[in-house]
Amino acid sequence: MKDEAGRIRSWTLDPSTPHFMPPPGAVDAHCHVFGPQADFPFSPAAKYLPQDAGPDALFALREKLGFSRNVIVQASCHGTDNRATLHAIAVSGGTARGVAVVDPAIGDGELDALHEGGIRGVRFNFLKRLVDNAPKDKFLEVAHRIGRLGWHVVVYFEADILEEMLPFLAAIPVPVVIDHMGRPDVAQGPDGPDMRAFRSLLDSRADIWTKVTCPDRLDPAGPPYADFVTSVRPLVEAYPDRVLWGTDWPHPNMEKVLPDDGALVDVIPLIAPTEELRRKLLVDNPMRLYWPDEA
Ligand SMILES: O=C(O)c1cc(C(=O)O)oc(=O)c1
Repeated sequence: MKDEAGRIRSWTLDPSTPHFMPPPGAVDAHCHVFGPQADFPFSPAAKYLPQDAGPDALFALREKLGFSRNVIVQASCHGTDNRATLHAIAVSGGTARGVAVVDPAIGDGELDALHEGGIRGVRFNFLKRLVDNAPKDKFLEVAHRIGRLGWHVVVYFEADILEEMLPFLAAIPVPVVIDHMGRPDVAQGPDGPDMRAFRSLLDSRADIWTKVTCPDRLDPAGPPYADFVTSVRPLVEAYPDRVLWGTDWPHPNMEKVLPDDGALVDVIPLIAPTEELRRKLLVDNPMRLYWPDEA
């Protein structure tokens, strides 16, 4: 949906109330903010120009969905200017933390300031439709410099480059979180080539985590996202201590079929069928990674 200024809205203004109620203290561990543009302009290199989706709307949605905390991941439209993300964290009253995107030339003092502002990781984005370049050597230098802060790395790539990503991922000296499971083709099922390759990545070291997110991106059939559920539930059951869940609100680039956040929350009990799995997915795991001081 585009307004007169050509700015896209990729989220619904009227999500349903989910049937599933998250456990107390649940964390939406993958979401973003856009702007507001008047205060935090988008990057000149942004590949999409969204309408404002600031912290007020994010925290109102969180309330409606029954979550307690957010992990705000710097969206590509803001480039390496993390001010919108930091602002949202600052006004959250301690209920949000974040993942930044940084210029590899960033100084140690600036990294310290990001930590002070609630950042706990950096994101490396390899999607050509989102970023112009992804310099692995520079990213590795950054990865080596964030260990002292106790941070991790979040990596976003698609299944077709998983193989070529392996040496890079193996060389990262801090924990690694893979966004949206590296976007497998969920129509292949849990034993298809994409999921098998992804599992062997998870098996390659004990500190690779993943976000079991984005049925809306990965399963075009829509709710109740049967292929997504069939493929992802065995992953949650096999790696219960290394999975995270998030809405992905405001769903960058999903303007054609606006995802219903309530329907996304209702996928949770289908991929995490026991109370224990849900507590790990929604509370224990994200707390360990983002609020280790409280976990
Ligand atoms: O697939 C996407 O379009 C997308 C984009 C962004 C971003 O622009 O940062 O983040 C995501 O998690 C997913």
